[in-house]
Amino acid sequence: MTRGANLAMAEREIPFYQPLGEECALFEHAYRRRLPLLLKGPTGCGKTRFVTHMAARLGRACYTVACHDDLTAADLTGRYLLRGGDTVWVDGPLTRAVREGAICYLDEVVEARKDVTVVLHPLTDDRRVLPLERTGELLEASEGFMLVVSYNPGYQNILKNLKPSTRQRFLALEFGFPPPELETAIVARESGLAKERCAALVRLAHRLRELKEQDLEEGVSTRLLVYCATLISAGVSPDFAVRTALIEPLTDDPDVKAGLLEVVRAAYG
Ligand SMILES: Nc1ncnc2c1ncn2[C@@H]1O[C@H](COP(=O)(O)OP(=O)(O)OP(=O)(O)O)[C@@H](O)[C@H]1O
Repeated sequence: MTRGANLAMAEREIPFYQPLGEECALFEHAYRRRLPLLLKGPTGCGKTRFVTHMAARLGRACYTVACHDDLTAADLTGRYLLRGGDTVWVDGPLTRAVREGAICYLDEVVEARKDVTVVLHPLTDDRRVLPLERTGELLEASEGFMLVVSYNPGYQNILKNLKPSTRQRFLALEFGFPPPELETAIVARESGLAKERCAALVRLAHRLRELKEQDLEEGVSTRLLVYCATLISAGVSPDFAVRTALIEPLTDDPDVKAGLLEVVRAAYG
């Protein structure tokens, strides 16, 4: 295979990620030194893309779990299931990652039930073990295993916070919305829309985000900007694309919506 073909294949396999700072080098240090990583930041700002990109760069599989308030330790570790009359043990995603040496990414980890932290603790200190009570195994994490978790401090409330004894087992990286030139590059690359048109959408997003503090739980995400640009690129009128991608998903409150539309009108005249 030619060098060009090799490069083309590598690019196909590694999801595009636009670095915002030194986070890629930091991830690699953490991976090599077997340190777990916590990503903090608003929804849709690139946390998941960062993890899948780094996993591909490091040649590791990546198992992502979106945590929710019904998620139990058994959903992560595994359970006995009936298969053709036999009871067989089936590994959950965390156990698979531990056995195979893959990256396990737990999105919105604060949502998970309390018993989940119990299985994470021995995995996130120098023991790197996963006790499987049901099978009586004590699994030692394989070489390439890494645990990455994320949470959105914006949704945080007093009941749903990580305990210091959990937080202080992780290195932590803070994510935010990218600066305008980088966000423009991301939106253009992801949507295929011309750069100048993406730059105008990014400027609009900045104005909409200024409203966030007063009226919205969270500002418009990079993800929504990509959706908006994708619609425009597909031929949807910019007005309708902005309304369906940048206004309606943010709020149901008619007054807040009117405020957002005012910002759009002021920006586009
Ligand atoms: N730095 C970036 N490089 C490339 N794409 C990005 C970047 N930041 C955001 N995106 C785009 O935004 C989309 C949403 O990002 P992603 O799914 O990683 O968000 P997230 O922070 O994990 O959100 P959530 O917390 O809701 O899971 C991506 O699919 C991608 O199109």
